[in-house]
Amino acid sequence: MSGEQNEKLTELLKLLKLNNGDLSKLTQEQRKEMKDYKFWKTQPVTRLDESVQKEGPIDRKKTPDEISDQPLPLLGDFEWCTVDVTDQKQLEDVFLLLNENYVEDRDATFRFKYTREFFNWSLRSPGWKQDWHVGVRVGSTKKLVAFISAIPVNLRVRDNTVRSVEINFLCVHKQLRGKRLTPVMIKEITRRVNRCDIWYALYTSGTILPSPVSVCRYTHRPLNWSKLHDVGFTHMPSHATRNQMIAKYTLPKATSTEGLRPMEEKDLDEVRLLFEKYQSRFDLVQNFDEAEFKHWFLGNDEKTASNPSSKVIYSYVVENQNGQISDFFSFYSLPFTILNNSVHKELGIGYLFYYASDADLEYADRFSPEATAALKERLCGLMNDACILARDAKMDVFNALTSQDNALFLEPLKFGPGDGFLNFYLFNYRAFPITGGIKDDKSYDTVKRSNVGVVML
Ligand SMILES: CCCCCCCCCCCCCC(=O)SCCNC(=O)CCNC(=O)[C@H](O)C(C)(C)COP(=O)(O)OP(=O)(O)OC[C@H]1O[C@@H](n2cnc3c(N)ncnc32)[C@H](O)[C@@H]1OP(=O)(O)O
Repeated sequence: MSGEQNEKLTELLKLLKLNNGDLSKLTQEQRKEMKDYKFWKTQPVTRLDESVQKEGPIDRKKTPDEISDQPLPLLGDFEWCTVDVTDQKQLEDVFLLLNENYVEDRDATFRFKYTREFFNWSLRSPGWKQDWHVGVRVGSTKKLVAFISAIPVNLRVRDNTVRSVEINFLCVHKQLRGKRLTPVMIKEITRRVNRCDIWYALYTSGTILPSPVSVCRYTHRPLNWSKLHDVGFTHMPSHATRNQMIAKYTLPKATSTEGLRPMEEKDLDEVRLLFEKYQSRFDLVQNFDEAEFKHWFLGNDEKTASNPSSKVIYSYVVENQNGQISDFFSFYSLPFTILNNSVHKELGIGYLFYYASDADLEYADRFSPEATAALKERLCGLMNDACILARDAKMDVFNALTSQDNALFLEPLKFGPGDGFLNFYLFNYRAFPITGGIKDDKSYDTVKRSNVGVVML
């Protein structure tokens, strides 16, 4: 072993020891140490070197009147703005910023293509507050150069329900990166949320920060292999031909689950009941009330009906012969813009959202061989149909995480492991690690599966 390799091994062993052997924390090759997180080391989050002894809040209990009613100072020619996403012009500013500066793959070939319909759905869930759509503009030109958002959620972390927010769509314009604007934005949104007497948050990121409560892996199921290959999203294995690959991923013409149909308003109560039963198995869950359930699974954009191509959320139920709903699944659409390709401009992407099934509910132990086999069989049928429906909705790839019970169907349904990992974080709340559906070697964990029951956009 070379000196360099030896050094790497020592470093790795050190990290493993720090994390009590928890390899899931090693998703980023070069990890910073806690002391190097100049901002995060000042925040109420679990430290990287901390072994959690007891779950619960980190900071002492506070009241909103202890929190300043004044925004944080911004340097230079920058000013805060509250984005009114019901205003077309302001909404356009947000998606211009995100479409041009949000997450891109390493070679800058793909970029998320956010739309008005997507924001209406993701930023205006019940209880949403305009004050939590925080932007930064350049004073002189009024150009929007940074954004961060929060929506209110009721989280359950194991047995505790925690009134929280979900933070999403943090974005700083490429030309302003590395200038420490992010900490200011996080502090400002924390202030605005705290003023509403909410003290906890859930957020996800591909970046390693102190400290993930769970790590899931992205997986991809090609629906239109030849297009994915043409745009460089998938590569041809050396031993295969194009036709073999197309044949491998070709799905049946039609769905096969009897009683499968789109979810309707009349189904909401019954599906929510089934969903709650199913979700009770997981350790990190978002509880939905009636209005939230309707919003997240039927969408809130009436205009979508006249323009089906802008549809964001797709929900289906399985109604059995007795007229009861035995299963439900949903997926959402968030396409990519393809950069630098003369033929294809857009890549249709479906993301598995929530689902529920009564397949294993009768078993006392969901991990027993019988319960596992029953759920696996049902999920394989349902998710294969979900892929078919996504393909019919012009999606080219179907993405899923290793969260929930997904590990049961990923391999049989040809979901390949992706390069990306998603870290889940809790702000101001300590929690024991939650299984993310991957083993130490990052392969799918079909035995433990995942106890993450929340899906973040
Ligand atoms: C109670 C209510 C609480 C509410 C708040 C709860 C917390 C919410 C937390 C936010 C959840 C967001 C969830 C999502 O939306 S995750 C999606 C994040 N967005 C993107 O990836 C879009 C493309 N990238 C960018 O726009 C920029 O690169 C960003 C904005 C990510 C960083 O811009 P930049 O590169 O110019 O950095 P800086 O110089 O300003 O600042 C450097 C500091 O920022 C820390 N940093 C870097 N990336 C992230 C990140 N993704 N979460 C948290 N912190 C991050 C970094 O470690 C360093 O701190 P420290 O290492 O010195 O300590």
